[in-house]
Amino acid sequence: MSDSELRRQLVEIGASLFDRGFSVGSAGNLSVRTADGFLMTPTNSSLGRLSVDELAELDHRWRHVGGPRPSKEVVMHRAVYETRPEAQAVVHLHSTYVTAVSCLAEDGPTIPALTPYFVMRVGREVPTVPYYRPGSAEVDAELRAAAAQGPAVILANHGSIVAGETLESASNAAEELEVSAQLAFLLRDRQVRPLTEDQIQELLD
Ligand SMILES: O=C(O)[C@@H](O)C(=O)COP(=O)(O)O
Ligand SMILES: [Zn+2]
Repeated sequence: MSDSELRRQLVEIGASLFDRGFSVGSAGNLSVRTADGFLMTPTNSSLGRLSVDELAELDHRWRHVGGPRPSKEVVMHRAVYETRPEAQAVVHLHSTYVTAVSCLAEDGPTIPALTPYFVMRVGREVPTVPYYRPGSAEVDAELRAAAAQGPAVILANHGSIVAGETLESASNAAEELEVSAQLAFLLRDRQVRPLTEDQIQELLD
């Protein structure tokens, strides 16, 4: 995709996520890999009101080279791209149910593999990294270790960060993660039938 197509897609997907309530206010940020480096949403911008001419430009070494100041989460996005070489885009959201899950005081996986689409788009399990202040560089090592396990990571008391081979697939996976977190809450007092190990494996093969 050309630089202008990537800009247009970033604006469109940001607006779509915002319009459907996956992000509110100025929460969340998006980035996409380009021929020259990366395009990223500006800090303090709303995903619902991005402009193709007002996106932060970073070079391959993540230096800010054009446009407005990038999101404060450059370290998080960079950690995900550098851990997952197939990643062409990264989506960070504070979507409601994932953020609710991120606040649970439970050890281990919090979103069970209940549906095939979850396994296919997100993976069998979503690791959680401990809480760090937004924008903190200290999340780097733990996020790299978690991102090595799969394309989606929950950030404790914060939200999610999801990688994809395109911005559309990263956004689709982030949406699937949100709906799966919603299911986990809907079913929390019920006996559930998670997919079996064989069923999961068949989807991952
Ligand atoms: O939670 C935060 O403060 C950030 O992670 C965030 O979502 C928005 O920060 P900016 O992208 O710098 O606006
Ligand atoms: Zn955030």
